[in-house]
Amino acid sequence: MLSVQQLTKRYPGATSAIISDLELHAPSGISLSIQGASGCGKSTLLALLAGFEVCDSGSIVIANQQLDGLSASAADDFRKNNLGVIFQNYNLLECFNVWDNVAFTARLKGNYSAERQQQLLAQLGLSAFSQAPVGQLSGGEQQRVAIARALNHCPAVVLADEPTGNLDEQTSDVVSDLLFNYCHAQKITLVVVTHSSDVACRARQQYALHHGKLCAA
Ligand SMILES: Nc1ncnc2c1ncn2[C@@H]1O[C@H](COP(=O)(O)OP(=O)(O)OP(=O)(O)O)[C@@H](O)[C@H]1O
Repeated sequence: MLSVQQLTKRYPGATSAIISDLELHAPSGISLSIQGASGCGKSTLLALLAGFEVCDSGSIVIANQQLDGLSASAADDFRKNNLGVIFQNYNLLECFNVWDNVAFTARLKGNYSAERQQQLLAQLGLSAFSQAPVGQLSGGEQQRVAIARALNHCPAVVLADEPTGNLDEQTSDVVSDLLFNYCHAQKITLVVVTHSSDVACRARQQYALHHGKLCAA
């Protein structure tokens, strides 16, 4: 269950709130997409859901855990155990190869399985790169590594910021199918921020963010 009530966030110095009394309620295991104009606050909303940003008011409950008001270390623990995050700029660990980047979340959570990871890399077309330093990969390949890392520890919820933003149309289709099907099969709640209507329409619930609130897209 993902439940967001009256969520409000205004950045210091900004004249108005970027997220304003936002409501979002979704059962577990469902997929949601969020579209909206550039700068309307989509990444901010994901950062609030991930506990990277602190809201000014409102409440966020994910996987039975009240997120607002958590200390930084409790938010770290929550993310480690419950969340997979696909960042817009990947946030890969440059000093590690593909295998160790993908293993990172599962090792941290304590549920690392080489067999599961091998299957995931194969599904994402990354097997041939597993020993490559991530810095030597193309943007699209790095994006797929970021997706594998977000799925590898079997999180309850995956938050994905433009997960296909750097992929060509054909690869975007393949990767979107994998992400949505994988999350559906594993009963993972998937929240995808995207500018692509092709990606957005794969989600069970489709929203647009406008003036700080979500409306049906
Ligand atoms: N840490 C921050 N401090 C102050 N302002 C910020 C911060 N992060 C984002 N903003 C501002 O908040 C607004 C929303 O940014 P955000 O990245 O959430 O938009 P977005 O909808 O994800 O945009 P895009 O589609 O271009 O990625 C922008 O005007 C941005 O400059």
